[in-house]
Formats: sequence, C-alpha cells, structure tokens
Amino acid sequence: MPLHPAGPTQIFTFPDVAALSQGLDTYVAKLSAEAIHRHGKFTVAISGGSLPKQLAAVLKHNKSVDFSNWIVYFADERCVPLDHEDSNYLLAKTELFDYVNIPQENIHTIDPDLVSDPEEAAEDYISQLAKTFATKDSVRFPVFDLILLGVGPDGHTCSLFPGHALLKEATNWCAYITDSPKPPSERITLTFPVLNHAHHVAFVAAGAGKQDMLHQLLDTPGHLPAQMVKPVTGTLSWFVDDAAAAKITSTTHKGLERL
Ligand SMILES: O=C(O)[C@H](O)[C@@H](O)[C@H](O)[C@H](O)COP(=O)(O)O
Repeated sequence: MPLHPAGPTQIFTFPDVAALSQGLDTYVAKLSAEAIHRHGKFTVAISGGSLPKQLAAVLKHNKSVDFSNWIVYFADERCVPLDHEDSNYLLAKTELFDYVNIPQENIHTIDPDLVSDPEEAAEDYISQLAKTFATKDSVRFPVFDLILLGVGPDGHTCSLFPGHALLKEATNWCAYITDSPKPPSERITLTFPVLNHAHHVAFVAAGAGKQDMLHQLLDTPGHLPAQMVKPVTGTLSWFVDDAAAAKITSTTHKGLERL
C-alpha cells in the first residue's frame, strides 16, 4: 500500500517543529526507499527558507536512508555564489549535505559561473535536469519522486510569486526571475508544469505567522501560486505544525499517528 494513494490533499499536523521534523523524516525515508526500490534512485527537489532545517533535523541522523542514490535539485535558487549567505545550496549543505553521503555530482546546483546571468543560469539548469530525466512524448516534463516546497506570507512557492508572468509558464522546465519581491531579486525556479508532474509534492509550513495564509490557501478556492500546485497524477501533502494549522477548517490528520 503506498503511503499516500493519489487523491485529495492530505494535511498532516504536528504539535511543534520538532515533531514536524520527525514526521518529515518518516515520510521522506519511506518515499526514498520506495523510489530506490523502483528505479534505483531518489530524485528530490528542495526549496530554501525554513525548509532545509526542518527537513534535516531528524533525517540527517537517519542511517537507514540510502543517500548514495539521491539526486538532488533545488526547487528554486537565488542567483548568488554557492558560498553566499543567501544561497539555498549553502543552507541545504550546512543543514543536510554535510551530514549524509549524497555524492557531490548528484547535487545539482546553479552554475556558479552564471549567477550574474539568470537567463543563462536557468538554461543551464534545464540542461542539468535533462541529464537526469529522460522524458517521453507522453510526458514532456521531469517527473521528480518528491518536491519539497515552502510557502510565503503572500502565497508564493518556489520563486513563483502572485501576479507574476511566470505563473503562466507552460513550456520551460526552469525559468528566471529578476524582480522577485522577496530578496534577492534574481533567482531561478522550477515551473508549475514540473511541480505538477512530480510523483509526490509536499508543502512544509510552521509558525503562527502562517496561520492566515494557510487558512486562505487550504479552505478557500483561489489562484495563489501555492494553490496552483495540483499534481496531475501525484500526491499533494502538507506538513504543518499546530501553530500554523490553527485556523485551518479543512480535514487534517495528526501526522505522528498517521505516518
Ligand atoms: O528560496 C526561497 O526563498 C524559497 O524557496 C521560498 O519559496 C520559500 O520556500 C518560501 O519563501 C518560504 O520561506 P520560509 O519557509 O522561510 O517562510
């Protein structure tokens, strides 16, 4: 039985961020094992913000996970050098990669030589994706095993911001943005068709500051970027702590009991 058969959005709640990290560990370890069993690798895209820390807290100590078969991309990345404090890669490295044995060549970073040219950097990222994902005529987009997303107070996810032209991107796998309202302004980002072709997509959100946005995103229909994440055949899950979940009226599940 798959953990999350395709179907409606599942919302898992946790009493606090420590428990949320435990739930994420269980979820990611299971999907990793399933994917490696199925096709010898686990393809995962990771966002920035608070996610890498929440993801890694328990997972980085999990010796049962075969990190040697992970292939990692970034759901979005800021156009800064890899050792810059704003780099999503640096954050994921210090929180997770430094603790586990993902082969360096399996970690797909923005090309540090192209950070001053976001358009080129996005094109290069598409070339990198093409090395991992063989696409078929029927599916013209990469199919990640898992994409992990955060959500901003305005409902953005990845570097896909409300009202931005990138929300309409239907062809390119990765796009660039030079006017991100969240600094830094220059970034590259996976696009909706890629997010929506993944086997599994999970949002992670914690803290009272996310209460109102989560209520809006999950309880009322709308077209904010996070609401445009609707996997075609994959599953969609939310991992939230009780503080962030306080105003959600849709059905939620206690994650520690359910996962
Ligand atoms: O690089 C980025 O800026 C992110 O990938 C971005 O989409 C982030 O996930 C959200 O802004 C949530 O950030 P927080 O988790 O810090 O609220």
